[in-house]
Amino acid sequence: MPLYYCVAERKPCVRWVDKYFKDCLCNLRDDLSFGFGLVSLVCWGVADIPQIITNYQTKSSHSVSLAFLLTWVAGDVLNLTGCLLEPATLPTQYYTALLYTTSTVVLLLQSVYYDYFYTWWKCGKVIVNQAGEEESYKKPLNPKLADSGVPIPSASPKATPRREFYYTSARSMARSDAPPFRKYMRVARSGPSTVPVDSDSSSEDESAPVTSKNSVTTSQPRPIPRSVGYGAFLATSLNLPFGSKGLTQVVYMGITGRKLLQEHSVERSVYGQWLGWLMAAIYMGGPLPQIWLNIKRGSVEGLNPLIFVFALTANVTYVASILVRTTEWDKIKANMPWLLDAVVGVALDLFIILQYIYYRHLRTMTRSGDE
Ligand SMILES: NC(=[NH2+])NCCC[C@H](N)C(=O)O
Repeated sequence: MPLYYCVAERKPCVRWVDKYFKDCLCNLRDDLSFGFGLVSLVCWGVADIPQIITNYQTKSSHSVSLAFLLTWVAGDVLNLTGCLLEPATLPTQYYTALLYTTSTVVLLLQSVYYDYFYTWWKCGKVIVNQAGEEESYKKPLNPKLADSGVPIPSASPKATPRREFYYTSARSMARSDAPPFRKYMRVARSGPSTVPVDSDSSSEDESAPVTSKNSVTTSQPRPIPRSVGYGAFLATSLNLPFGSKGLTQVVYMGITGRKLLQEHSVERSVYGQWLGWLMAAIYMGGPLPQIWLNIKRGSVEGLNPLIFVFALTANVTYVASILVRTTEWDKIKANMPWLLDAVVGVALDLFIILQYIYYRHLRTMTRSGDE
């Protein structure tokens, strides 16, 4: 027995769509709209995968802006809740949101891992190796002759603790190829090795206390790493639904009672609208940090263009799925935040793809032409 029946068309809804998506397809328009919705769902479902693979291969994610991923995740949480509360949204919109939230959270966690934990871990290894090298460097080649050297008067460590530290580090640094403290963080954040580290004029970096080239200021308070800020932001965003077992409830409601939830209150739709507009505002600003990062690095190295090709296709089919279903102003009006965000999303995705073509091909061509 079908759960729903198309009254206008006097026929039952398509069974599997009804069963799994709680959506009723009555006519060709509905079929087309659902088809577009599915394409959008699949595209968003796979969009992040190429970048996840690229990060894995390069063991780095410095080409992806963390701010960009964070705005996506923040927008996704609002999107999910907004879809639950606003009846004008389609079931495919809700499932799409569920899918890309998951994949973007995976990409975000991977990026944080490679840019911070992996780099720290690797750098820690380098320092340990250096310490080992230093020990062997201090050992005299011929232990017997060691005693016959002219003794260097050693200053009391209490009297000049800083100077001693200075001598030690200067000596080891002079012999070492390892970047000074915090340098490796800059490389990870600001781009590939093609950008000279010292010319990196990241405004965020400028705000950090600069360690003078000639001295080591040990008494300076250490700046809080940006990762901590991101971490706190992420934790807060994720905590919102988790706080009241919300995420599990959100998923559960989506599968069983999205319709029920939407039907039972007009007030909820108002909240849905507010969440929708907030989501649109956040999403529309999302790609800007990525665009800026590409300009700052003057390169798109490490960035997989497929993420934006899929996003563009997904946004286009998303708009189509809404507009093909109905042209009734009431429905379109209620869906306005989602429509507007997807249309702006198309423009921004296109911009990033053009940036990619420019940095990858056009600039390389003009450079090789100059030579
Ligand atoms: N985590 C995601 N992939 N979120 C999707 C963001 C969708 C939004 N329309 C945009 O293109 O920016």
